[in-house]
Amino acid sequence: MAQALNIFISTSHSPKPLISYRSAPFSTSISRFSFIKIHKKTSLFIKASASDPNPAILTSDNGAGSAALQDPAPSPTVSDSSSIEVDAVTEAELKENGFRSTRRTKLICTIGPATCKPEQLEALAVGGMNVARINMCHGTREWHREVIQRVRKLNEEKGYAVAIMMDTEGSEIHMGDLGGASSAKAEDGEIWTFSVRAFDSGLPEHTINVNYDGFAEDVKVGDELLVDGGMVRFEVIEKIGPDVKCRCTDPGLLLPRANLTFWRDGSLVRERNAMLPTISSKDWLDIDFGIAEGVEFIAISFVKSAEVIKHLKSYIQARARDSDISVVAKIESIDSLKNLEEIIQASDGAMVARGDLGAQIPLEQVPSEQQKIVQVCRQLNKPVIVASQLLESMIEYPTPTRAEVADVSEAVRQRADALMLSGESAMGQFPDKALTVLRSVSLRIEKWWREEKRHEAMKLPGIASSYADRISEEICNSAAKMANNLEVDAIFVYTKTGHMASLLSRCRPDCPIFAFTTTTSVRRRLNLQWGLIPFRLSFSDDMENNLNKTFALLKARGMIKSGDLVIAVSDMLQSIQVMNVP
Ligand SMILES: Nc1ncnc2c1ncn2[C@@H]1O[C@H](COP(=O)(O)OP(=O)(O)O)[C@@H](O)[C@H]1O
Ligand SMILES: C=C(OP(=O)(O)O)C(=O)O
Ligand SMILES: [K+]
Ligand SMILES: [Mg+2]
Repeated sequence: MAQALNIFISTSHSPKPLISYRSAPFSTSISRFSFIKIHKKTSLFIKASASDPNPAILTSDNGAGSAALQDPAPSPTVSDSSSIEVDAVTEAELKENGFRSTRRTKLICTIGPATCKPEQLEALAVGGMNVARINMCHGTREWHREVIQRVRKLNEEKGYAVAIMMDTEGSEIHMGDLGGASSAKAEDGEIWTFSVRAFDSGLPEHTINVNYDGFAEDVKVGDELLVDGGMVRFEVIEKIGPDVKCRCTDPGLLLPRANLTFWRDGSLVRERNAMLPTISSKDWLDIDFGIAEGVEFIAISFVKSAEVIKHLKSYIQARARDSDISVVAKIESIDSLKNLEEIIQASDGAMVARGDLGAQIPLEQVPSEQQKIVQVCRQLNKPVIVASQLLESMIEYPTPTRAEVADVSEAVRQRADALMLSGESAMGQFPDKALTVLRSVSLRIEKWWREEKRHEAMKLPGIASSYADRISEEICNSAAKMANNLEVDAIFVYTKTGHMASLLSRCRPDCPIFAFTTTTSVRRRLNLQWGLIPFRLSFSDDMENNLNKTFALLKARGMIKSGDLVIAVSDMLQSIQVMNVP
C-alpha cells in the first residue's frame, strides 16, 4: 500500500489540485481517481497505480559526459543490469550493509605527490573519496591536468564518481620552493634569512624565498613571523635591503610554499594583505584552466567579501554557459568572518579553512568559529567543508592521535557536509589509512548520533523566496520528519534542479537520500552534500512510472529489496509518497 500527499501549485488557467491525497497499492494495474474539491484550487484524489514494464536507464556517474549520460537505449530489460551505471563504491556499500550503513559525511582528499598515480587515486576512490582537491598553490598546470584526467578515466572505466575541486592560490604571502627540498628543519635560535631576491645559483643555506616584493619594507624589527599559522615561528632581528634576518623562536619543519603571516604587538599585520586582490592574475588563469577542464568545484582562497564571489560566478556564467561549476568560499581570514553571511549567501558552499584561519585569529577561537560557520551554512542551505589538520599526525604516523579522532568526531557531530584531508593525503606517508580513519569515524559517530536520537534542535529558518519554493521547503521538512518518525529505509527525491535534494539534506534525516536527477551537472554538485546519494536517471512527470522504473532498476542491482520502506518526494509534482518497495 502506497500513500501519497501531493501539493500542486496552480500555474495555468485550469484549476489544478493544490492538495491531493493518494493511496496506491503497487500490485494492481487498475487506475482510478476520485477528486474531492476542497476549494477553488484545491482537490483531494485517491488513485490506484500500475507498475511500469519499461524502466529507464539509471546512471550514477561522475558526469564525464560519456555515452552513459545519454538517454536510455530503447526498452532495456530490468534484468539487464549492464544497462545500469551506479557509483561502484556506494553500490558495494549498500549491497553489503544496507541503507543505514551508508556514510552521510562526504570526504575530500587533496591530491599531491603521494597520491597522484593512477593506482594511488584508485585506492582513494575505493576508500570513499567523494571529491579530489587540487591546490593550485603547488605543482604545475600540466601536473594538475594529468591528475584531473586520471580521475576522469577512473570514473569512466571503473564506475567511481569522484568530483574535482580546484583550490586557488590566492594573494597570500608565502615562501618559495626550498630549492627542491621536500622540507627543511628550523632549529631553536637559528638565524634564517627571508628574502625577495631571486637566487639563480641555488638557495644559500638557511635562506627562504618570499613571493611578495613588499615584504622587506613591510616587516619591522621585532615583528613575529609565523610559518603555516604558527607551526614554526621567527622573530625579525635585522633588515638588510631585500633580506630580513630572523631568529627561530619555535622550531619546526618548513614545507615548500608555506604560508607566512607577521604579527606586531600581538596583532596580525594585514594592511598589505588586504590590498592584494582576492583573485590574483595567476588565479584567473587557473580559473580559466578549471573551466576548460570542467572541474565541478572552484574553491576561492582568502575571500573577503561577497562581491568577489558574485563576480566570479558571473564570470563563470559568461565563460561557460552550460557548465554549472560551484563556487566554494574559503573562510580563512578576519574579513571573511566579518562578512560571513553575505559571503555564504553568495556562494554555492563554504570551507572552514582552519589552517589559515588559525593564523589570523587566536587558535582558541577557531572551534567556535567552525561551529558558527557550519551552522550558518546549514541555515542558508549551502554545503560546508571542515578542513585542515584533521589528522595532521598521520602525515608521519599510521595511527591518529586521540585528540585528532575527537576533532573529526566533532565535525561529524556538527553534521558538516564534508571533511577534507590536506597534507595527510597530498604528501603524507599514510594517505589510505588517513582516509580510512575519516570513513570509520564518520560512520561510527553518525550511527551513535542516530541511535541516541540526539537530533540537535537546530532551528532551520525559512529560506524560500517564492511561494512555490516555500512549498518545496515544507515538503522536504515534513518528509524528513516523517522519514525519522516512520523509520523508513530511504528517501527518494526526483529533482531536476537538485534544489529539493539539498533541502532534504539540510534536514539531516536518519536515512540516506537517493537523489535522482536528469542532468550531469546537477548530479556532480550533489556529490558534496551530506547524506545524498546522487543518481542520474531519465524520468518523466509521471511519478508512478518513475518509481516503478527506479524500483526495478535498483532491485536488479541488489541495492533495494521488496518490503523496504521508502518516502518519495518530487519537485515536479510537489508530492510526498510513502510506500513499500513492491
Ligand atoms: N600539487 C602538489 N604538488 C606538490 N606538493 C603538494 C601538492 N599539493 C599539496 N602538496 C603538499 O602537501 C601539503 C599540504 O597541502 P595543502 O594543505 O593543500 O597546502 P598548503 O600547505 O599550502 O596549505 C603542501 O604544503 C605541499 O607540501
Ligand atoms: C584549506 C586551507 O587552505 P590552503 O590549504 O589552500 O592553505 C586552509 O588554510 O585551511
Ligand atoms: K590554496
Ligand atoms: Mg588556506
